[in-house]
Amino acid sequence: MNIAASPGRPGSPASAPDDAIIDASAVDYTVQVAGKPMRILRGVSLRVEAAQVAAIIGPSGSGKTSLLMLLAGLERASAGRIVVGGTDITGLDEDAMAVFRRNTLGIVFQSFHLIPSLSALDNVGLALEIARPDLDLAAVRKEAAATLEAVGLGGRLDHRPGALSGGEQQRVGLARALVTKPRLLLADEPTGNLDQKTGAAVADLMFDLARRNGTAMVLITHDPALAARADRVFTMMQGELAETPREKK
Ligand SMILES: Nc1ncnc2c1ncn2[C@@H]1O[C@H](COP(=O)(O)OP(=O)(O)OP(=O)(O)O)[C@@H](O)[C@H]1O
Repeated sequence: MNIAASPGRPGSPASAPDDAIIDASAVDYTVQVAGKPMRILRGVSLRVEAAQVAAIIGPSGSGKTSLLMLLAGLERASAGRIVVGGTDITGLDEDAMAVFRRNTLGIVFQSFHLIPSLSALDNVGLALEIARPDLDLAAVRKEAAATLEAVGLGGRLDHRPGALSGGEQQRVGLARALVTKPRLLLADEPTGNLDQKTGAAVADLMFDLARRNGTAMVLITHDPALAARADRVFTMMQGELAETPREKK
């Protein structure tokens, strides 16, 4: 199935190849812990071009997930500027932020966050329905089924998450994140809960679908093999982000 051939994204003109999908500069993130400020991100700058894959590695607690939450507009930067898909999200109110997320992003977490009472088809369909209120139910179901088929779950459409394996649930999560053909996929250890073989299969699907749709990815991972597949690798250390030079192949 060619996902790129099915319904496109509304209101999002194709971006030039050298367009930045993420342009974050001098971002600080400080939280209050027991009444004291704790500076989690320190002057983080990150630029990712359209359709590029960036991996973020680094020790536990260094601030990787915090950065992803800021890029997704799920937390607010304390200082600095974050532009995603041409929108400066630092100044958006909650409603505008919800619209931004709906139109621009797909998000995959380590734990799958599927809705337990809904079938695989409805979990994926719901995401598309919310993002594309212009589509009728038949179109939503058709596209959701096609996306599940693309991740190898064409035979599991009516299964609820509880009746799926971990790898299958993560593939539903991936289908849900990609069914809207987002310009940017943010993934937080998407294979972290899976065994090596299943994780590698999910990673293959993620790269394959993202490349087919021209989706850029920011990928947090502890898995060196996954990071090695990215176009660029960044390391987070105590709240500071630096690009890691790649070894020449
Ligand atoms: N809202 C918050 N309140 C207090 N501390 C926080 C908050 N959010 C994050 N932290 C702390 O900030 C640090 C960075 O957390 P973060 O989850 O971003 O790290 P990480 O690099 O993703 O770690 P891991 O690889 O273990 O997932 C941690 O010490 C965490 O406890």
